Amino acid sequence: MEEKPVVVSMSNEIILSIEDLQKEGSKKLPTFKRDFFNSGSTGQITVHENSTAYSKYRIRPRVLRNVSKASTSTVVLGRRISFPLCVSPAGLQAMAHPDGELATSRACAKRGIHMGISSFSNYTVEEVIQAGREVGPTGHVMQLYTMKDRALEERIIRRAEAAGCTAIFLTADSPVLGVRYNEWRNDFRTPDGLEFPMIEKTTEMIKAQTHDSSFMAFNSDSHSWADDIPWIRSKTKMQIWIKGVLTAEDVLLAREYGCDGVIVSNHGGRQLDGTSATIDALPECVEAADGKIRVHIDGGIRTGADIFKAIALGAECCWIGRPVIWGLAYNGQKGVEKALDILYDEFRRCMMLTGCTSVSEISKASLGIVRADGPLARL
Ligand SMILES: Cc1cc2nc3c(=O)[nH]c(=O)nc-3n(C[C@H](O)[C@H](O)[C@H](O)COP(=O)(O)O)c2cc1C
Ligand SMILES: O=C(O)C(=O)c1ccccc1
Repeated sequence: MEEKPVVVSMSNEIILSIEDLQKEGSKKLPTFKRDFFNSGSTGQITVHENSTAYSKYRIRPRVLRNVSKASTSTVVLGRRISFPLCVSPAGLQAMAHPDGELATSRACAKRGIHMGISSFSNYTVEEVIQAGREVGPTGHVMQLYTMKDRALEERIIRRAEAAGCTAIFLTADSPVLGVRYNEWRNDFRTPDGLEFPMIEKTTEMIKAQTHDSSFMAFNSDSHSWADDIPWIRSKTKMQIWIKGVLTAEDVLLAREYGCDGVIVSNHGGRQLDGTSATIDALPECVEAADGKIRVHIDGGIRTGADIFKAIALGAECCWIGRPVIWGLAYNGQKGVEKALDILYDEFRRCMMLTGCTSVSEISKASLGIVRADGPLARL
């Protein structure tokens, strides 16, 4: 991506923010789809707090600095990307737009960032990567659940590696699905015609089950660090990242088991409601990582300033889930590009307005926190 602001503020443009995209994208979906994509679990506390928790931080800008050559680019998973944002693995993208993960892959390649491919992708890892490569250089990671059928899990790992993925993101927060009243109320089922080719499920097989029962049948809840990490390590040379970590204790285990990184994540508030916002869990995870393994974050990131704050608190990179879904629903590949352009432009302006000329200059000193009745406190 070129290092100049993308013009998003045209007067006839109705989508200026991720909030606009959420509104317009959601409008295009029937209730059962919109509820599936947008909801969190149980009381919707964590899904809400993931975004709102960012607002307690205030930015401490430095002024009168030469920011004419400010660069947003950074190296993540061994490749230089245009800014510290990538796309989280989210299943069932063809339910938002027929092109699904293919459109997302093309948009990511066009905008120079990495994409996570869900095990519940509606297209194969080979198809998704190929679609991106037709547009430009790509970086993909394969999301994995611990599976009852280890032979299937191994086939996915091997296909991902052969297709060119650089890492496995092992989702560790889902021994069972969260409590999702909306899915149950709507008797949510995967729409006819959609397949999950990576887990080798045809539309006929999927039709017979609810989302919940098919997940339970396939996913292993007897997983453990000792049983799963060395086993994955023995099957692949790809990096191994643990997605869904929220505590210092688990970061220490990830280090002990030789993982390459963790994604501080609560699954977008869809699994255990009542967990803390990821931005609030980030500091203890960064401290426990102690620079020995990498720490990324997802959940609730909706503005360029949110990205800036997460980087200031020690994340190497941020990932987004729903903004991509809203982009797909709004206008396929172009809608995803729109989501990425909004966040890129906001992040770049935020860097320039805080006097940062490179991502590595963003630090704790860039943030403060407002405590009751007090002046801005430094972190
Ligand atoms: C519709 C949807 C499907 C998802 N599917 C998966 C998945 O298959 N595997 C996974 O590890 N996480 C999945 N996630 C979680 C995302 O990877 C990510 O953690 C979350 O969406 C980030 O929060 P955000 O949506 O607020 O940006 C899904 C999230 C959504 C909203
Ligand atoms: O719903 C989810 O959060 C999720 O992880 C998922 C799992 C399988 C298919 C689609 C989404």
